[in-house]
Amino acid sequence: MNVTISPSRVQGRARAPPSKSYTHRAILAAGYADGATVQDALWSADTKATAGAVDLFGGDVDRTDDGTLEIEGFDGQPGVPADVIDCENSGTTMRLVTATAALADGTSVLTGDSSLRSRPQGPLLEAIADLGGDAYSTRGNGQAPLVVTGPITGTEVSIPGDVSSQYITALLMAGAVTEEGLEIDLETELKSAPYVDVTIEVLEDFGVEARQTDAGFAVEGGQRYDPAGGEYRVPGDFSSISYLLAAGAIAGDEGVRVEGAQPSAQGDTAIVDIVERMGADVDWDREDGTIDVSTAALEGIEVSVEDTPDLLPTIATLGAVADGDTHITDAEHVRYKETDRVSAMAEELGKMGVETTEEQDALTVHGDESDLEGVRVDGRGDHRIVMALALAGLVADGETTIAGAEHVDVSFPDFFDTLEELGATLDRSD
Ligand SMILES: O=C(O)C1=C[C@@H](OP(=O)(O)O)[C@@H](O)[C@H](O)C1
Ligand SMILES: C=C(OP(=O)(O)O)C(=O)O
Repeated sequence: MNVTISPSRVQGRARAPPSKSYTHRAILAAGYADGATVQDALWSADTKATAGAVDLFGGDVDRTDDGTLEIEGFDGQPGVPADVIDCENSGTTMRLVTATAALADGTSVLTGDSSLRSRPQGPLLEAIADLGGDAYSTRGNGQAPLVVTGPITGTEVSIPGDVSSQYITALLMAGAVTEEGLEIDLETELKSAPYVDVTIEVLEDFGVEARQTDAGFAVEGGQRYDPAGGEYRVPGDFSSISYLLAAGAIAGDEGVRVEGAQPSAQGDTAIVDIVERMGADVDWDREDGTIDVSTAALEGIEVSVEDTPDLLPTIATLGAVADGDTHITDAEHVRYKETDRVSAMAEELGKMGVETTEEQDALTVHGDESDLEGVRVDGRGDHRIVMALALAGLVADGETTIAGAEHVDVSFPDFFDTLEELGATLDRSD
């Protein structure tokens, strides 16, 4: 699908979709449990892939008419899947499920789409091998397809922290149901660290304790996943909220109110501070979970995405509209996502007339709203690139057409409906 956006102003209320990160963890945690009910789950391409994996390990994920997930778990002992696990476009699914597969008494095969089959899995495969499992990439290049044979028996492992925090999440979630637990030492500094905080928060809500140590993280074995009252509720997604706040900051003269924005462990809540630092008017009522934002003259800032890689596309678009340089630093790990998002944003914004300077771990956007021209851009098969370019289209001169716009189904399936409800003029075509 192509979406063509005409220059538009936005105003009104929009509800944040539920968090993708919390939903993945809740579905898998319910799988590790005897079962659980998950309320307000995000039902998107990525979270469906995790639900499919839980089914293949012997659980059952059933979605009721009101969107609640009724999940039967495999009670700490995943079965050997009867089919290949297709993780589609979802890095979170592949990492978390690789560690689940390492608990099964037999062999699992994992694959995904061409984007996922180009992302790094090597450090997690080595960790599983060090723990006594057998785990390899069929092409011997650390990328999927993956073949994983369990069960793991070891209790201590070391792993780099600067490729993906999802390896740590995966090992903590699986380690809780091993006999003796796991101690995970970090070989390098942890990037995307708040995502491990999200994991520890979800585990706690499922009655499982995991903790940070001097060397990394640790989890006791023999624990049972069991949420209070058998239920878990997913909070709103601050990565998705970033697009709504950015829309309000660049084109919301009368103001945009985002609902469903209660505080949680998500690092991407940093977007509230970022749009404020750039000059937008922002007011976050944490108790009500509402954020009001309206536009003002924006100015470039310096911002590190060490903890918040998924914000880079949003910040790059904000930087294109802001006056002066926006310097996005600590961004090397943002190159290992659905696309190399540092290059993708530099190149696609470049097509719209924006000047950028790319370094291995940084992106500087030389902002000036009057540079932005509506042209045809490529969403690169990456939901966050699509959404960030759509925002640029709101204030570009002329129409902006985004190819591959259907990929928003990965994390924010209603993104374009929401933008239209806020007043954006857009047209969908094949
Ligand atoms: O654990 C998670 O839910 C995620 C962790 C982050 O990945 P990395 O840890 O690989 O940076 C983030 O980019 C991804 O969208 C979701
Ligand atoms: C990188 C992302 O997700 P994943 O790693 O699960 O593919 C994302 O949602 O931006």
